[in-house]
Amino acid sequence: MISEWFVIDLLIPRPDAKAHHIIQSIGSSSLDKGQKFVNSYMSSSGQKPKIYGSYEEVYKDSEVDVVYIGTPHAFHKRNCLDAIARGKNVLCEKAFTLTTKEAQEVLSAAKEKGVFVMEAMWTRFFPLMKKLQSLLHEEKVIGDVTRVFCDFGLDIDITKLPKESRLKDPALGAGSLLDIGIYSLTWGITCLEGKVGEQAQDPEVVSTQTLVEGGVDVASAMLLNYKHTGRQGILTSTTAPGFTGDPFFARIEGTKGFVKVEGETPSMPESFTVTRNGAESKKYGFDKPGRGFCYEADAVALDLQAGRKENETMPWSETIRVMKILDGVRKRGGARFPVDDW
Ligand SMILES: NC(=O)C1=CN([C@@H]2O[C@H](COP(=O)(O)OP(=O)(O)OC[C@H]3O[C@@H](n4cnc5c(N)ncnc54)[C@H](OP(=O)(O)O)[C@@H]3O)[C@@H](O)[C@H]2O)C=CC1
Ligand SMILES: O=C1OC[C@@H](O)[C@H](O)[C@H]1O
Repeated sequence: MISEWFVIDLLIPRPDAKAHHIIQSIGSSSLDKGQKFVNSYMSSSGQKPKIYGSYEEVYKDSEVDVVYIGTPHAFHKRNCLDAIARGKNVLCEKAFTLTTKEAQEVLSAAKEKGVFVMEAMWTRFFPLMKKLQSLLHEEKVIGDVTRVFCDFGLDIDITKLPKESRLKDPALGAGSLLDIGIYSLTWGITCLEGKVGEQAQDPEVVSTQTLVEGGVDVASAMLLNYKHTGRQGILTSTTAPGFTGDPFFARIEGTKGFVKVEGETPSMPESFTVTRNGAESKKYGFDKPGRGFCYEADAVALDLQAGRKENETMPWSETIRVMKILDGVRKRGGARFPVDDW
């Protein structure tokens, strides 16, 4: 699913683009599947990628500058390590790995090999997100931020999915937390903290999860408490059947007003409205090409061109910090993966 969305977006013509992306090759578990992927999503693009019936052949392809990994969470560590071993730069889907330990292994390998690696937390790259962060943290349009609420819900009844589904099998990193809770956490962190890496103190986190058979979380709730500032995040995810959703998925409160953020899902925000105490509300709307995957892809291209090994919007330290919070939530809630050492 995600590889389809990503490739479709990269192929959208953008005359004013900061980068032009060439899909040099496609790696799949079978040649036939790879061919079908190209036929379905790339046939009218004019690009003719090489198609391989394995991932290893992509890593060995000398024409490939950067490998995009769009497999289920449990394969990220292996896929990243294999690509890195061949000296490839990597953009790997969220959640970066199953555990912090796995993430540390991947990033150590990248450091040793001197390659670029980034977790594809694409929402952080949206112009909407950049504008909102600047309004909140630089212009302080709502004064001092005090609380952030964010909920990501999807109507998926995990209990009814086939046992092989990546959302149902704990060995594949099942559950709501790594799939969608990670976005609520991202909204919390980005709106409660200033520039990435500049937060004075990590938040205290308390959390709870609703589990079904196999220890799979169908709903997770996290409370972030920044004790030095008193700021709080109330961040939730659910896959409850029948969830209808509300386009307003986040509310950010400050001492002088509030902001409501809207979109199809929290991963794809479309607009936000700022209400300052006693003043008229102002809505900020943002158009984007396709779903908006070009923003993270352009950022990676510019990093590679400049010889950077990390991206400043999603640096390695941020990936580790997020993974640690996710580990903690699962350990407290009981959503255990077979790779966990607890
Ligand atoms: N940024 C975003 O908005 C989104 C991000 N994601 C993230 O993308 C990743 C993949 O999600 P999604 O696309 O839904 O995943 P899928 O279940 O659709 O799997 C993606 C591909 O991974 C390979 N794969 C799947 N299952 C297995 C398996 N059991 N063993 C080996 N290979 C397998 C297959 O590729 P093949 O057989 O061709 O090799 C498959 O087509 C996850 O990390 C998810 O969190 C997902 C959706 C949206
Ligand atoms: O990353 C994601 O965002 C959108 C959701 O539909 C999807 O399940 C998830 O993986």
